[in-house]
Amino acid sequence: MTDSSREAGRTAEHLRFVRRIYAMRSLGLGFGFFAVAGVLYEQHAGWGLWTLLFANGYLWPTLAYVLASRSRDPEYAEYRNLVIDSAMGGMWIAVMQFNIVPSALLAVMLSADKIGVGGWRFLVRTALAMLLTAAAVWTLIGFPFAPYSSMTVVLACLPFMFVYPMAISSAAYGLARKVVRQNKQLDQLSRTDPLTGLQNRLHWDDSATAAMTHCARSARNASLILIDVDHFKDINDFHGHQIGDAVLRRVAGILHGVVRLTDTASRIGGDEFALVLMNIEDEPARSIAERIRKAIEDARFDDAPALRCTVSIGLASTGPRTVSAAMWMRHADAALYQAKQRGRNQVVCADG
Ligand SMILES: Nc1nc2c(ncn2[C@@H]2O[C@H](COP(=O)(O)OP(=O)(O)OP(=O)(O)O)[C@@H](O)[C@H]2O)c(=O)[nH]1
Repeated sequence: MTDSSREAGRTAEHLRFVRRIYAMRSLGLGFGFFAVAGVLYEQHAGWGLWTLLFANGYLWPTLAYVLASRSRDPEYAEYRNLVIDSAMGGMWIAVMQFNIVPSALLAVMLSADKIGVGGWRFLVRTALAMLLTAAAVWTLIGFPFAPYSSMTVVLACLPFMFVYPMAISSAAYGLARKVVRQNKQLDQLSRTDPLTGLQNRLHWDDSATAAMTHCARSARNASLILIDVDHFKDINDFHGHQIGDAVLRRVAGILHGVVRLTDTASRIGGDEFALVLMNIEDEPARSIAERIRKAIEDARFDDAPALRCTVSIGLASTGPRTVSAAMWMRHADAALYQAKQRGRNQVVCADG
C-alpha cells in the first residue's frame, strides 16, 4: 500500500468518525434542547437565551460537521468540537442555576458520550471544560442557585433521558459488531496466502494436527499429499517471476478443484503445497494425487505457450505408524523426496 493510499484511507476513516458524531450530536442536542427549554420557560428567559439555545440545539451540529469535515485534520477538529459541546453544556448548567434534573442529565450524557469516543482521559479534558465554563458563567451571572426541578422540567427532560442513552448504546453495539467482524477478517487474512488464496504455512500445522485428532477419534484415515513444482527455479529464471506466479496460481486452482469441504489445501513454501484429504483410503487418495499431477502436466499458459510444468508428489496416509502430525509430514516428505529422486513428475506413496 502506498503512503498516499494509506493517507486517503485514514482521511476516509476520520470523515466516517465526523459523520458518526454528527448524527449523535444532532440527536443529543436536538433532544437536549427540551431539557434546557423547560427551565428557560420557567425562568421566563429573554429572546437572547432562547436564540442561543436554538442555535446550540439545531444549528451547531451542522456547523460543527462542516467545520470538522472541511478541516485539514477532521479527527482533531471533531475532538475540539466535542470539547466545545461540553463547554456549552457547562454554560447551560450555570444558566439553569443548577436545576438538579436537567443539570445532572446534561452532565451525565455529555460524559457518557465522551467516554465512548475518547476514553477516560478525554472525559477528564471535556469535564474540565464543562466545569470551567459553568464556573465562569455562574460568576458572570452572580451565583444564582435554584436546584429544585418542577414536574414540567422533569417531563421536558424525559425525551432526552430515554432517547440519547439508547442512541449511545446502539452506537457502541454497532462498533462492537464492527470490531468482531474486522477481527474475523484479520484472522482470515492471517490464514491466507495472498498469491494463491490457499491457507498459508502459519495455520498448516493446526490443520494437520486437527486432522490427526479427527482420525484418532473416528478410526478413519486421512491422506497428506505434498506437491512440489519441478525445477520451479528454472521456470522463474527462464520465463520470469510473473509466469512463475501464474504457475503457482494454476496449481492452487487445480487443488481448489479437488478438495471437499472437509479437506484443506495450503501453500506451505515457495513452490510447495500440501493437501489434507479427510476420511479417505490409500487408493482413492493416490488416484486424486495422480489426477492433480496429470492436470498440471496438461496445463497451458497463454503468456508462455511453450511452458510445460510438472510436479512431484509425496503421499502418506495416517495409520498405526503415524502418531503425530510431524511424523505424518515426515512420511509424506520422504515420499516426495523419492518422487524427486526417481526423476520427478510422479506420485510416490509412503510405505504403509
Ligand atoms: N514466482 C515466484 N517464485 C517463488 C515464490 N516463492 C518462491 N519462489 C521461488 O521458487 C524457487 C524454488 O526453487 P527450489 O527450491 O530450488 O526448487 P526447484 O527449482 O523447484 O527444484 P526442485 O524442487 O528440486 O525441482 C526459488 O527460486 C524461489 O525464488 C513466489 O511467490 N513466486
